Amino acid sequence: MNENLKKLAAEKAVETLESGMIVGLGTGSTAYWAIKRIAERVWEGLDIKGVPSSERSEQFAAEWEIPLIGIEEIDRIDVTIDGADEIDPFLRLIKGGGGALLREKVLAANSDKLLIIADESKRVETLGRFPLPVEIVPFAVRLTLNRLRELGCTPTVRLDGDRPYWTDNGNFIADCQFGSIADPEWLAVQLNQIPGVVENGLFVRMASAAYIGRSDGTVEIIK
Ligand SMILES: O=C[C@H](O)[C@H](O)[C@H](O)COP(=O)(O)O
Repeated sequence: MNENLKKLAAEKAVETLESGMIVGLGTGSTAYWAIKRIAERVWEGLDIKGVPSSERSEQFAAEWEIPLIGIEEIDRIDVTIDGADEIDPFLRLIKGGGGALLREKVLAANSDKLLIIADESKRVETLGRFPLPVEIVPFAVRLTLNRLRELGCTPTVRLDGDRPYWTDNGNFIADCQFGSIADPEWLAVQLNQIPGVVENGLFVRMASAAYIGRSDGTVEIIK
């Protein structure tokens, strides 16, 4: 059911792409549908170059023969299409449920447009029910978690089986349960001031639009 809604949203966002664009490829189960649709449009003649936000997305894109360009070869991305874990009414986001938040944020910060795609279950009034992913260095994890706790959350190091989950950048993820985040802008700044934190999953003032797949079969576009 939700897969259909994710696919609907993804396909609508991919309609906006035009030949000549450099396109950021997001990560996750919703971005998967966007990458698949981009591949179909490439087969139909769309001339774009993709920049993947994770090794996983790079594999899909390469397998489906989307032309890729290295991050070191570009100065700007025209559009990035990516999923989200939570979206509030001001288009502030929690991202990183799939562990790709750092590369996703680099892409988002260097994109003229960030189009978010999601099914309607991702919309919230207030961010924070989804544990906020924070990428941390593997050195001094205990001390970094202590600092995170001081900001009012319960942090847990994400596991992959019985070992810590490693990001594509060789770091760990602390999933931080806040419950409710009253001021995402303030929190994003505080988190990144903690030595040991590489980046956090709050995306504020980044999304240009959100494409929301709804159970009535329509896609709502929030700008
Ligand atoms: O790190 C992963 C990303 O931020 C994803 O875009 C996010 O977790 C949403 O993923 P999904 O579309 O699978 O719900």
